[in-house]
Amino acid sequence: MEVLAGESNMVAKVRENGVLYEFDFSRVYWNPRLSTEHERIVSLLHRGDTVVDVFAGVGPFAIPAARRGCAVLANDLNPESFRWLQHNAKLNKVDQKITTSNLDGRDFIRGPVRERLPALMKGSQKIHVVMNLPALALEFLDAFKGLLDPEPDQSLSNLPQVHCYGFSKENDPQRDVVERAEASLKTNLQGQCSVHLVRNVAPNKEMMCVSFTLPRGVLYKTHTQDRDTSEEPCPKKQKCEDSTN
Ligand SMILES: C[S@@+](CC[C@H](N)C(=O)[O-])C[C@H]1O[C@@H](n2cnc3c(N)ncnc32)[C@H](O)[C@@H]1O
Repeated sequence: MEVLAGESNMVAKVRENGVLYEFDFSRVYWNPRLSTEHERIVSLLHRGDTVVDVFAGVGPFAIPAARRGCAVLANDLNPESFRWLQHNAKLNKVDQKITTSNLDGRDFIRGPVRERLPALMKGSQKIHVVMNLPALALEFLDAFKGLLDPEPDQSLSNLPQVHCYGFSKENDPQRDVVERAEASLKTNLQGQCSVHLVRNVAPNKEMMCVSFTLPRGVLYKTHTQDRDTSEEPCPKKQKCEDSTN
């Protein structure tokens, strides 16, 4: 991005769905075409829920969620996004509701999220995990595999609801993103997830959101995961191999 004339200042003030954000346009991600999607996810939240935003940017899910009375864990790897996320939390007077991290998404899930999840899952308020990095987020789902040690009372657990974004250029984008989520999680999601078309990004390229409850068998370590499972084929591979037989 280049300033053609005038002062070389890319700091913008933007209002989306009634919330004010400030950020340096040249250093962070911002897409006004996502306002409806931000609103859709925020409309699913209730006071007291927890939101885990793995790729938070400058806060368009995290800040409205906190304003709605949710506790938020928000992360972004880009130090500039992280700085503006913290700035926007203060600007909107919700910094007490948001805990920020500046980590790679996988480290965030395996660090701060893993630490907080067992206590949150003992409660009854919903836990929503938002993963908006559509080029890669489906691949990050593997970070949830065997994240927690099994607990004796795990049947009572309140399992997190994941909203994971992906681009697709396939003829059946819905099926494509579900299969890619299944391949990362090494589990079957058929009949256990919903898929939302977010927007058409380019001719033959869709942005999709797959939502599902994180399966218990994915989240908890099993005896087989303690052994070497590197030879196990993923469900997608298995399907491909089956179809060639
Ligand atoms: C598509 S933007 C989404 C930002 C915001 N959630 C939104 O909806 O507008 C993806 C964000 O992920 C961040 N990011 C990219 N790679 C990452 C990684 N490996 N770990 C954590 N954050 C990452 C980028 O800095 C960017 O802010």
